Amino acid sequence: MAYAVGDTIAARTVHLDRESLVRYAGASGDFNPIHYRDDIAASVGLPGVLAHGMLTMGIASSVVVAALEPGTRILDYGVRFTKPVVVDPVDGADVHVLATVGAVDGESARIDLKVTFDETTVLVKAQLRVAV
Ligand SMILES: CC(=O)OP(=O)(O)O
Repeated sequence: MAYAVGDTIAARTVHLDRESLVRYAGASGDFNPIHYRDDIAASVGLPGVLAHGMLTMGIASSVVVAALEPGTRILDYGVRFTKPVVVDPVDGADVHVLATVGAVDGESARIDLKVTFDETTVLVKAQLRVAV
């Protein structure tokens, strides 16, 4: 796969609902109730039930991986969490992921991820590096 700076690798919206969070809790073992109980989330001052940070991070990388050639080696992946994804009990939450090529050298390409929810960036410095 050829990478050129500025190319869009993937753009996708992933919908989360409370079932997504319960399933992720089971898969990850993170049963912190702020991820599925509104009363507990409110009692600790949160604006609502939050998606697990690692779920958001995983969603973002999975959007990129799905667009890469099979067998592409991922060299590293990192993000900084800035805002939570609040999952409404009725409407859920839409997480938008836009992945573009940020830099290319002889050995790797850096893919920059813009990850937003409710028009707010939820991950910054979200970068995934792949072998070229
Ligand atoms: C947002 C949040 O609290 O995520 P985690 O429990 O994964 O740290």
